Amino acid sequence: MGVQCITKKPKILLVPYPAQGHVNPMLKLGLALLTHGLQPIIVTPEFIHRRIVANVDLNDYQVRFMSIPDGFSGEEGPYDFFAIEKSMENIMPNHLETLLHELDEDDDGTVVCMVIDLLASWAIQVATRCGIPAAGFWPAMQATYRLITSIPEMIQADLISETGKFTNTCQPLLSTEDLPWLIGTQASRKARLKFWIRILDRLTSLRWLLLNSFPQEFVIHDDEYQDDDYIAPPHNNPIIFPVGPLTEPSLTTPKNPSFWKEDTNCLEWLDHQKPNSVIYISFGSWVSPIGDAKIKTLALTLQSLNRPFIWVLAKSWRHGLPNGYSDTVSKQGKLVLWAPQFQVLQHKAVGLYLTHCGWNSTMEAIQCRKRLLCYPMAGDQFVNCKYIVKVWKIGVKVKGLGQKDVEEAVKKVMKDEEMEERLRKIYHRTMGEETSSRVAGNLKAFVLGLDQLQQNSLH
Ligand SMILES: O=c1ccn([C@@H]2O[C@H](COP(=O)(O)OP(=O)(O)O[C@H]3O[C@H](CO)[C@@H](O)[C@H](O)[C@H]3O)[C@@H](O)[C@H]2O)c(=O)[nH]1
Repeated sequence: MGVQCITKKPKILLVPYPAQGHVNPMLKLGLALLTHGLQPIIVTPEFIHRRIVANVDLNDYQVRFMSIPDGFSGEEGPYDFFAIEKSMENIMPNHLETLLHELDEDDDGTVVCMVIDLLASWAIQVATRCGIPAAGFWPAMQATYRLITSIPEMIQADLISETGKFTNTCQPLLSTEDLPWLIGTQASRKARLKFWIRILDRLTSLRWLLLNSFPQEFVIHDDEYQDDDYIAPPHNNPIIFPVGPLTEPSLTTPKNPSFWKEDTNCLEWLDHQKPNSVIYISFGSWVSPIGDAKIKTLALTLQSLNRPFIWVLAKSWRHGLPNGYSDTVSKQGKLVLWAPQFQVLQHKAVGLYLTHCGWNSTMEAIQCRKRLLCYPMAGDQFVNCKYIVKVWKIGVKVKGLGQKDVEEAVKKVMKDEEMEERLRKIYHRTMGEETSSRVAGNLKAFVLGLDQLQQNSLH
């Protein structure tokens, strides 16, 4: 019995926020933790679990996926931000606690830690109640993390109002429109600010924070990099470990656990296109439809550009399309409901990516060395866009979706002969060997810390 206990791997529960851009990096984190002798288990609400199971074979993953009830009916959704928040705060905690007890007592290794997406901060309280050490997970840029963690000071210093707008300009790089919490109506902005402040309160009880980014995001040239100018956490807790970007090459993941069925036909179609000719358009998984008028404008713009394109457009986004659009453009472009994005970006026919600047998409574009046309819409996307355009200079922001604006941006981005080299540099900085070994070292330090904590609690 004793020997059996020793061979059982300690369990580590990973709790992502229920969105594609959060589950994907959490899986990669889980796979990385596997190699450190842990047994990672990803816990999602049932509505997400159902989508994953419908689209991928869970046996392909060495990481376990488990679900907890979310209080939603069995239908597909859509569930908006506040409906999900309500479920996270009121329904999921008790179910997670029950699951934790079951997992702890099932004779297959105890739960030694929880890694909790900061946007799912409800689970921090569950960890505290159950006496399980918790690490936070920040799925995006450190710059956005810093911005969010400075909300209380900004409020205190009267730099932002109660709806989260700048009272005067205090960040040289950002304007009010770029602030990640300014989404929707006045009431929803206030509610989102409250959501973030609650996260900050809970954050203080975390021991560690795993950051899906890299140190010194503002540096592009290697010679400007200073190793000692590392992240200085504002408080002692949590200790920050940059473990990102959690992307494809360093880890052999089968594929992302897609919530929707990937249309792989577009890969064959790409094989018939000229190198660097195709524009790939995708606005990620999380932003709400941008309205019929904008969709119609973009549809006509794409047609007028006379370039081949692949456009990821969910059903709920398609109402504004001109009648018969898909057939009209069939020789020029492909509309897909969901793409195998990483494979599309890897393809040599793809030359440009019109993106919403989600963090995962941004990193995937860098990994595949693709130039970016940026159209940020919500949350951290404005900050990411600033870095893409102003700091790393690997893309251009499109002012609007009309023909003139997009044409201008395409010209600018294609004309920039140094962009290729800058893409190479930022790729090297974020995903090169040195970064990979730093990430491995940081993960090791985190696991060692965890181990030490275990040892101390046994004595
Ligand atoms: O057709 C598609 C479109 C997307 N993806 C994948 O879906 C993920 C999308 O992630 P991301 O680019 O981060 O966008 P969102 O899903 O919209 O992510 C949310 O979460 C991110 C991490 O916090 C934030 O940076 C974004 O702003 C926020 O919208 C990526 O891995 C893509 O490869 C596909 O596989 N197929």
